[in-house]
Amino acid sequence: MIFYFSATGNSEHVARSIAEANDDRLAYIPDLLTSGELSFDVSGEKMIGFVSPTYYWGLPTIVEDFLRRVELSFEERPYTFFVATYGTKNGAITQVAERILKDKGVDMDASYEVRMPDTWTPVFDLTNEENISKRVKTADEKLEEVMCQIASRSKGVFMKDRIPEFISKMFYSLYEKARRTENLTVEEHCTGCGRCAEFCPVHAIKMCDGRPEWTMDSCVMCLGCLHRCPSFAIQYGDKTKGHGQYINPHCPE
Ligand SMILES: Cc1cc2nc3c(=O)[nH]c(=O)nc-3n(C[C@H](O)[C@H](O)[C@H](O)COP(=O)(O)O)c2cc1C
Repeated sequence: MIFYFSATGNSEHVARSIAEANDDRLAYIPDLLTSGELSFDVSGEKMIGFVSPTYYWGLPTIVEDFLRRVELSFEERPYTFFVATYGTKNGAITQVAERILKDKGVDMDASYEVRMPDTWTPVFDLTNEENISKRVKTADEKLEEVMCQIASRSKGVFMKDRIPEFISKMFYSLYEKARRTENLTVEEHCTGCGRCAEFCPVHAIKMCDGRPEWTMDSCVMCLGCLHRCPSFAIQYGDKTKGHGQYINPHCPE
């Protein structure tokens, strides 16, 4: 069983590829949190996988919330792993996930990383299609390698872009401010299609008079609304307009 979160398709592609290669099933974390389906008897499962993007060198709040709330029961624990997708450095995402699970009696057998285009467009520019294609191709090669390791039930930490937790914590503390919804704005040419509200994994957006309004002070800040807006009318600060939109090419809508 592969649990995953994804806003722009990178982690979805990784999770889907692993599930398909192992004829296993996928579970989308936002759907589980919405439905309250958080107890799983995983005794008969082939594997327990978690796939997540890295946010501020740590876990997206929605994934942390899920890991803290999920109950996994088993007689013999299936092979258990975490795959972090990321753009530059994945910090301490797997160390944090590992600890949360260990506290509830679930040990992690392996941690993997797959580097992808960086969707944090307040900083990173995703307008160069050639660069994106190259990064996606390299990611696909890395994913093949990770899938072979999973198939052979490798054990260990297979990550070169990790950062010690005590350093990562300092950067992670900035996420709290970055995820304030007041940072998001809507431009005049918004067509009011409601795609942003429909996608939002935490239901933080409501359409009011044909325009999105954020109903929470903070959200996951996954930027799914910004990257998925058909008219590119949602922005975060003054850089995102020039940095383009991105959805993993393997996961078109
Ligand atoms: C709020 C936010 C913070 C991010 N922080 C990091 C980071 O600290 N390190 C990193 O390498 N990538 C970071 N990224 C990039 C994503 O982890 C990366 O692009 C990921 O593959 C996106 O996955 P998805 O398409 O499944 O949502 C960040 C992206 C967002 C939206």
